[in-house]
Amino acid sequence: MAGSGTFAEIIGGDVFNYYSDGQWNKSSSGKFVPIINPTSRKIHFKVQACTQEEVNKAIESAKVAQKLWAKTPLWKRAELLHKAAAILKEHKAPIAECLVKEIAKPAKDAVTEVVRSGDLVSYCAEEGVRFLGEGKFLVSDSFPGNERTKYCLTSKIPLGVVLAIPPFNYPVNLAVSKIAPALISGNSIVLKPPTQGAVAALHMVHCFHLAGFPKGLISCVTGKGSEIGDFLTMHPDVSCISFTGGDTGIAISKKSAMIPLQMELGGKDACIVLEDADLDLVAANIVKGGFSYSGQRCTAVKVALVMKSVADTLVKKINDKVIKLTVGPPEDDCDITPVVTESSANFIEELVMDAKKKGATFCQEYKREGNLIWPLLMDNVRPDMRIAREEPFGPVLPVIRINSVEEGILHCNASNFGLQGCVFTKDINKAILVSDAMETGTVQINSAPARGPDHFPFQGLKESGIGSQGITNSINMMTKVKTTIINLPTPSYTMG
Ligand SMILES: NC(=O)C1=CN([C@@H]2O[C@H](COP(=O)(O)OP(=O)(O)OC[C@H]3O[C@@H](n4cnc5c(N)ncnc54)[C@H](OP(=O)(O)O)[C@@H]3O)[C@@H](O)[C@H]2O)C=CC1
Ligand SMILES: O=C(O)[C@H](O)COP(=O)(O)O
Repeated sequence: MAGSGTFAEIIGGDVFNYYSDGQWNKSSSGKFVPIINPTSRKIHFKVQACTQEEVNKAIESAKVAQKLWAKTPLWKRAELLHKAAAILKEHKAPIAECLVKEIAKPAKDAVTEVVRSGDLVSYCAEEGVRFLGEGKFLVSDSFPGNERTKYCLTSKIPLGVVLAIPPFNYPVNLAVSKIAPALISGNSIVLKPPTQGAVAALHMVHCFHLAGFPKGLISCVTGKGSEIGDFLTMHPDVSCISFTGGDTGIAISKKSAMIPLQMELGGKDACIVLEDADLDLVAANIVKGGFSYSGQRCTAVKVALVMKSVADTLVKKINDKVIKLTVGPPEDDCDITPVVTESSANFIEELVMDAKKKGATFCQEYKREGNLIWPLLMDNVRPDMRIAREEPFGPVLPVIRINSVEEGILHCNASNFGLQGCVFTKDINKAILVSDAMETGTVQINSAPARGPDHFPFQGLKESGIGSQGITNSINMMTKVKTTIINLPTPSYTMG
């Protein structure tokens, strides 16, 4: 159970402690932040509302700890990461339970998130020893006008303190996808977990604590983003920010100092369906892509752009699957579970009502109870409807019927977002042309958008972000290049 057994020390009374300087602490603020269970809509957990002074202290310890950590052999860093990964996987049940209660993630998916996170940490340890173990050797006579008098050695060195801010929908996985590359590269880490998902994140951090990482190297400060967010992101001792979330990321990138930023933000992932597509495959992918975790994935299919000639058949096939989706509490492992907050549900409803008013065809009656919204397929959506352009982050999917592939590409590229997209066709040549034309960080051919496997590069164009995730890219981003140049008094050519 959450906060008991192995995890007993992370809670004091009924409020979960924050983690700093190698120990679990109660905030001097005397205040807590409530975590509302999306299903019951009642307070389920409480976390400490950290003060600015506590944030300062965590960053200060991280700064001190990083200096020693950077001198710790790579293989030892990897060893500790492997240990943390094993502990994380061993304790998947209580961590998954938190995900069910805090963010209403279906029970099986919650376990998958924890296991996937353990695998990510291990892979990162493996990748780090190879990738960081190699540098470059350059000689000066390869550039015009130079003799061979300079040998240049390059290596990758850490940045310092990395600030990690993940979103609510993957509070464990999108935290470790920042923590593990930061640590293997010799950085220290300060984690600001999302409020919904903070308790799962604190349990995950305890697994790193149990693995025996040095004191101060990892901290987890809790509190509302709106209260401590600016203080963290503008702190002069933060050397890198890795953020995943919504528009907040755009604001952070404008306010932060001249430090490396990794921003994975929103998306409006389009699915373009050509006339020759395998419609059963498309329907299966659209339903999985659009409705998994109730559409609360940045990579969810958020608009289907379907050639008119196949639209009737495809909409029927999709709808046959949508009506079979189970709806209810995450504990019962239902396909569709309550969305994370009441304000999210209200926003989704606004988009749905706008589409209704403007004449979209609803394949189901719109139905909502509390935060639970029944899956809804909307056909004959037009570009002037808000649902055609905005990101609902909920279980509602618009279909726009298109007359040509070009019309689909135009709609996709008119978006401010550019995260992922997908195209379905049996013609690989057409698929490549469409993929090249789509202004998105990734295009999937004959499959729904997805971030995983976690070592693949993952990046957004336009307002979907800057930088690229995926294990190797994150390690690269969390290091800088250092060169040492050996200057010879006379040119030296090999063998003579
Ligand atoms: N491209 C991608 O990989 C992904 C993108 N997203 C996008 O994220 C959005 C939904 O996630 P959501 O969690 O609601 O996103 P938010 O942007 O609201 O929050 C993300 C994180 O930022 C924190 N935060 C809030 N305000 C500040 C601030 N001023 N300074 C620093 N941190 C702050 C939040 O903390 P707190 O919870 O305490 O407010 C949370 O930890 C969607 O738009 C979705 O598309 C989501 C997942 C992946
Ligand atoms: O946060 C998200 O929504 C993800 O980065 C998507 O990950 P997934 O494609 O593995 O669900």
